[in-house]
Amino acid sequence: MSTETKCNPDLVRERAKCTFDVNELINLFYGSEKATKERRHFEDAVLAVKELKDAIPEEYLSHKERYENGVRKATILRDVYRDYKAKHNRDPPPNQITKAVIKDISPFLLHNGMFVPTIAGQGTPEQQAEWLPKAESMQIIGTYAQTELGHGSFIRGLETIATYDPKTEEFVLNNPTLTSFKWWPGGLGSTVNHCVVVAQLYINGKSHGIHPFIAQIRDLDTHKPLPGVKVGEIGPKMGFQTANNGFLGFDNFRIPRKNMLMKNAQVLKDGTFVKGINEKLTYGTMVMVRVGIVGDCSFYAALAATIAVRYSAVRHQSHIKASEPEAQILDYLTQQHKLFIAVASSHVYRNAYLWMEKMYTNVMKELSQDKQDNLPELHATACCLKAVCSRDAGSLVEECRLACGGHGYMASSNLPLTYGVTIAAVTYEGERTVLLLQTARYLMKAWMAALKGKVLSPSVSYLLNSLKESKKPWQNTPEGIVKGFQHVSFGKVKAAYETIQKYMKQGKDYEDAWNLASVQLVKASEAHSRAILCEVSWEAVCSSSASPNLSRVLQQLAQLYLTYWTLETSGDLLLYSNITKDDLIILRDKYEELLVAIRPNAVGLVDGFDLRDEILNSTLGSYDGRVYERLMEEALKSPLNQETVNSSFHKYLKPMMEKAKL
Ligand SMILES: CCCCCCCCCCCCCCCCCCC/C=C/C(=O)SCCNC(=O)CCNC(=O)[C@H](O)C(C)(C)COP(=O)(O)OP(=O)(O)OC[C@H]1O[C@@H](n2cnc3c(N)ncnc32)[C@H](O)[C@@H]1OP(=O)(O)O
Ligand SMILES: Cc1cc2nc3c(=O)[nH]c(=O)nc-3n(C[C@H](O)[C@H](O)[C@H](O)COP(=O)(O)OP(=O)(O)OC[C@H]3O[C@@H](n4cnc5c(N)ncnc54)[C@H](O)[C@@H]3O)c2cc1C
Repeated sequence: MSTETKCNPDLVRERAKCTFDVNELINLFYGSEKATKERRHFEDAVLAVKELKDAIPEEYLSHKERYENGVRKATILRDVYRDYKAKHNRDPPPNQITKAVIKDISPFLLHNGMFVPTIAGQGTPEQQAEWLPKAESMQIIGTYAQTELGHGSFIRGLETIATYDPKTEEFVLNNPTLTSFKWWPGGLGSTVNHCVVVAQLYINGKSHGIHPFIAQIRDLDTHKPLPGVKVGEIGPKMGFQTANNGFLGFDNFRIPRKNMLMKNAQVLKDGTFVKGINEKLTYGTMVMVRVGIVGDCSFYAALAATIAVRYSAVRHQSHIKASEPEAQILDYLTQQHKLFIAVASSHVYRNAYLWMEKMYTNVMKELSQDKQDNLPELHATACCLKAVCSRDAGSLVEECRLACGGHGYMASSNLPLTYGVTIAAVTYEGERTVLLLQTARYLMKAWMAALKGKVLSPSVSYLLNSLKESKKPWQNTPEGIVKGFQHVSFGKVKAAYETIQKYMKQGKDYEDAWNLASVQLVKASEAHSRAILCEVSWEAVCSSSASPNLSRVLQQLAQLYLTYWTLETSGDLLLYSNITKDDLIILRDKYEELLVAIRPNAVGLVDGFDLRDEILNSTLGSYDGRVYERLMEEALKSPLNQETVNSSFHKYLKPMMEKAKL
């Protein structure tokens, strides 16, 4: 029997309506037919491992059990990765199968995501040769320990100290205050035995700024903390329950000189400090991860959209017309308004990620040739896109959850957990406002350069164009809308700059003027991000190799994104571009037409994300649409349903009822 025949009939009908080839979309989204095949093949291999299946849903486990189960599965998954690599002589293809296995966040996330990359990016060739083979083969397990109780955003303010002792050629690590304790690093709680510790370097009483050091913190055999190390777990959070975030403090803990990662700056045996060409290169791993987070946002938006769109096709409630049967809730335009922007945004973030990945790769290549000219642009762009995409993706996931009504509130929908994980990215790897203010610094510099008529980097060159060109009449085309967002960014950058100047003319120094203008500065960075997202995604769609049928739908999605944000930020456009009220009315109508045009393809579009049921892990979103059956099946797994009468009846309820009779 084919999968289709077992499917909910609404979903069968939806799929029959689709006007494009879903497989073509899948291949385009993931790069090629070969990439799809390899990814699916790897996912199959992982899912074939029986031990990776959970007996009961994670939510019924205690905090401790959940962690232990997470570690168990992470180690099995690690074996599958290793075997694949041995067999195919290459890493497994990019995939999201960890989501199907760990469900929440892997206790190895920081090992793979930041510990290994920091050694690779910040270590000398000798250090890489020493640590990388051990780390990559999991002989050692590590994390990235930067944030402290007292400081996360302002990393120059970190208080962990590494004092160089030239007599023994060692660094002495200390956490002199409570606020200096490391707090947050994933895996630190009970999993890792090593970490990259970011600490203030002191030589002969002189501070030399923050640098990364490798410290072994637990014994490799017993896993006990080494003498001088105080380490533990920080407790339950809004999400990330299996990430095993921890705390760490050192008391005169010695590590050899070679444990300072010295690709950028060095400490020689005699204690001579050799400065790197740019001290901000020490922050390199964070830049890489910020780029990666834009890709993650695409995944989380796709996951939530798949669940909510499929559910909305299956769910019937109320009537659009009294004479007709109860409508699929997906037929309500308000529902389409809530959901289609998540589908469209996933594509936008994916294209933005691919664009950023190229920028990142180019800059890394240039840095390897000691060229740093494009590093500020990379940093500024990664900061603002990470900040805007993560916040937007969090809101989209929550909107998808709300769009599923009461059932969206069930843990088994997987939308609450997905929200907790998605929204965390607004804070980690650089808090949103703080990162937007980093971009604003860059925008202010670019603006000053534009005023002097200098050539600007590609991502901000529109500032110069907007300055030179007089504003042209508004055009209600995608290209016209992209230009409009650039005008908004231009206007906000200019206004923020002039506000700083105004305060300075009133006698304020630059820093105070900056703070007083910072709400505007943040908004300017947001507008700059929106202009990039619109431009990059529209260009990607226009240059795509898709067939005419698919291309039409992808253009509709991209136009939906542009139009949605035009309407959402119409006040800004009225203020800073030549858009008129009439243009906005035309766009409002166009937006509604786009919703209606996308509607028949809604299920096909989410099928095009190719997220299998095990990854969705949702009663509401599975391919076959057996929503109500799954909700009941999952409910029956509750431990409270494994007994007819719970002991609390005899202990509390009955005595209460009996007392009440007296
Ligand atoms: C093959 C291609 C691959 C491509 C990409 C692949 C992507 C792979 C993806 C992997 C993803 C995996 C995901 C797995 C990991 C997930 C991790 C989740 C767990 C979370 C971990 C964490 O949170 S770790 C801790 C993160 N912490 C932060 O982010 C702290 C934020 N704060 C800061 O970064 C800084 O303090 C600051 C930037 C806010 C300020 O720093 P500082 O005070 O030193 O600077 P100033 O403000 O004075 O600015 C001075 C000057 O420096 C410039 N600058 C600052 N930072 C950088 C930088 N990183 N690079 C370059 N330049 C920088 C700044 O702009 C200023 O310049 P001026 O010219 O003076 O204006
Ligand atoms: C789930 C999760 C996982 C994490 N994993 C790790 C990890 O593995 N390793 C690690 O080292 N860290 C990790 N972190 C820590 C994370 O990187 C920090 O929490 C993050 O960088 C924000 O710093 P903060 O907590 O100091 O926030 P704060 O800076 O205290 O932010 C609080 C408020 O102050 C505002 N603020 C702060 N500075 C400024 C400013 N200059 N201008 C304007 N407003 C400002 C912020 O906008 C925010 O509203 C993790 C955090 C989370 C939530």
